[in-house]
Amino acid sequence: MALPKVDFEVGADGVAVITMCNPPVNALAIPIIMGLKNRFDEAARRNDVKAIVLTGKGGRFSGGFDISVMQKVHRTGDSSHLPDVSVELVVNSIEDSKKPVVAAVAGLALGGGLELAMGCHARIAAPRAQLGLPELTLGIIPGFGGTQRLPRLIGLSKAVEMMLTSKPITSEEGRKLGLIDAIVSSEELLKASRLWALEIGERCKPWVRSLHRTDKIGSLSEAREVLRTARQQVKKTVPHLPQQLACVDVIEHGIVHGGYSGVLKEAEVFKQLVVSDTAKGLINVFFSQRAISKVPGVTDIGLKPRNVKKAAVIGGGLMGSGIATALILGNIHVILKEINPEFLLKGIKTIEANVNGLVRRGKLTKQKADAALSLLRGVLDYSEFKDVDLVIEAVIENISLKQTIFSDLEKICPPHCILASNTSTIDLDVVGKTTSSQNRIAGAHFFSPAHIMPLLEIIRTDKTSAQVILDLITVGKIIKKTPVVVGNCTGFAVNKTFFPYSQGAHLLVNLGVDVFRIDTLIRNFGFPIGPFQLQDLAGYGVAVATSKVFADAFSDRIFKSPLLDLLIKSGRNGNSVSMRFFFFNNSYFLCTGNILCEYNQLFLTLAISALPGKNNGKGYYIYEKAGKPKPDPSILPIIEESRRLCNIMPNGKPISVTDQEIVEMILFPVVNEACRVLEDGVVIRASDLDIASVLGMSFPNYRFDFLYSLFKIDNN
Ligand SMILES: C[C@H](O)CC(=O)SCCNC(=O)CCNC(=O)[C@H](O)C(C)(C)COP(=O)(O)OP(=O)(O)OC[C@H]1O[C@@H](n2cnc3c(N)ncnc32)[C@H](O)[C@@H]1OP(=O)(O)O
Repeated sequence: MALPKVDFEVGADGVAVITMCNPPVNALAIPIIMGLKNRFDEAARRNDVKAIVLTGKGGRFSGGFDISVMQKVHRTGDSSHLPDVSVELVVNSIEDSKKPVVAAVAGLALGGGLELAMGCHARIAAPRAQLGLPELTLGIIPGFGGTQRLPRLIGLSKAVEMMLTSKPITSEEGRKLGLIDAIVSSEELLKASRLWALEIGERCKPWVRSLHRTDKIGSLSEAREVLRTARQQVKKTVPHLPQQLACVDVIEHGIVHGGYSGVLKEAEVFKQLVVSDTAKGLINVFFSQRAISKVPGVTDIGLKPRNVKKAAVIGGGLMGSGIATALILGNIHVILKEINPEFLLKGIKTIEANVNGLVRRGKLTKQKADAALSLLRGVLDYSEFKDVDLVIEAVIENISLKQTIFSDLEKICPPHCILASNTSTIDLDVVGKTTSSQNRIAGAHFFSPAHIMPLLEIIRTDKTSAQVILDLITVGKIIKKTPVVVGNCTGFAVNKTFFPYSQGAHLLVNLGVDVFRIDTLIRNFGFPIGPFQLQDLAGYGVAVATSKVFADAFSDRIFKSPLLDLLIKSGRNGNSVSMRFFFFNNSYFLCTGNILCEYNQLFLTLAISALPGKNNGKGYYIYEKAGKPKPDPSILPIIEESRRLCNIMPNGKPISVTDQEIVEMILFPVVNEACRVLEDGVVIRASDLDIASVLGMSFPNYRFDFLYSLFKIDNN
């Protein structure tokens, strides 16, 4: 691999083009930062240079500061690895340069990349480039002046929004907001940027030092109002994330004390946050997420993914219709098979509702929705299975039914076709037992709602071929999932790791700890809801069924609580049918960094649709149409009865435990089980389980500090 370098070329027009070369995203590694400093100094010195253009090689400006440098700081504990870019490079060499500097931006300018561009005197962009400051998703704040320059270029409200949500904008939006001075085609980008730089020098175009601007900030009282609202929003939605409030504080500092003072403050806070536990956790998640699709023996042996053009989904229930929705949204033709016209119609209607729901929420255009739906065909037999490349079976968890289906599929589908099951519990060797196609049988375990939840567990048996796994990983990425390859066992990676989660909670309750205290503490830890509210939303029938599966498989480590049976006997069975499928896969919504709010929204929508009704609406909580669920006091005698039957309270008295101990008693067994999952080789590496837990179980991605401090783990 080529070493990172910065190219320098002076044209006959007197423009020096400085090019960052560090594929694939021109990350600002230390040699790039040092190279930039040297090249800007050289351009300043040379008499034949009249103006400067800064650009990135390979059609991408820069993906920002090299995140692995921060990982090195975490590993070594030595913050001196962090270079002084903000003042030395961006202010002194770029913004205060005596020669005009123009950024020629193509592809993407993110984080430190955009911050370099904002230090330039103008920015010319190619169409559809991505511009953003996503640092908060890494537990840090922008550290090369972004908190100061972005508000000065595009106005405070929009800048605060872009930083707090970490969402990028396109160059077209950037042009409207004033971040980008002109958009030209990719082919014209360098030529137009050179000309622009020369024109600045000739005073035909404005020479703007963005840090000196104040015109877009508004008055101090207006600014304070914007920041007050932002703080309120942060406290409401992401109270656990220190970088959010720190970012608002640093912006305010610059507004009150001036941009340069803001830059200094920003650098100071940036360095503090880099070594925070939150940043350690989130930066680990960044690299883990990228490692996940590198599967030894699959992605490194020169295989090429085959094209999956047509897929079949068997079963049009909630899972099947969700999977079919995800496939058609990924532009894959789908035939949906059901056993009778009534079920088929219901499945198709669910898929239509899924797709139309995305349109309603502004996630999909009507045109794209129509195009996706045109790829769907409902069938009642196997006659159209002759040319399918992939089948995903999503029928009920019944072994003999699945065995019959796979035997039929083996006879009907072409020999290259992948035969996958969405089972969440049944051993795939058992599913494929009656076939001789075990090399093409795998698990494709989606998390409900399958068209929204990002995790896809791909289950590989001892016999599944590497090609089949590679193809499933590829399909997973096409349909915008994060595929994680796991081994074949009860519960696979996520459900196996988390089965002790609700058991710990039940043990505590039977030892005398209050149900609602437990839920609150787990929420405060960072999970979206506590274990008892989760059980309500799932419906107790599901909890009982899954407990039985795990009790059979792991009888040496099961706590049997009488509470659920008592609740059912007393006429309660949880709150919701509509939420039940959520729990069935142990997942309810994603709670990661910048997408937190979006998924909170999803959760609220589903929770509201889960009002008392079909499942009987009685649980630990009272659910009303509006507002938060309220603890139901009438549950207390049933809990007392459970404690009496269980009889594990020492001397018949409730135990006394601290908040910390409660959280630990629920999560430590999960960590133990995670160790077993690792030891048994169910996942290839620990970081795969981190990601699967975040995406599948909503483990708060910024709380891996909990695990690191627990085991004194080096997170690398
Ligand atoms: C001081 C400053 O304010 C602080 C900062 O700038 S912090 C950095 C801010 N920038 C970011 O957060 C952007 C992070 N990167 C991304 O979001 C995405 O990689 C991207 C949108 C740039 C490209 O996405 P995509 O094309 O799908 O490629 P993706 O697989 O993610 O990345 C390609 C490779 O580049 C690496 N990479 C991407 N951005 C990187 C970065 N900023 N630092 C180090 N490596 C980076 C990835 O780890 C991956 O490496 P691998 O091939 O060895 O696994």
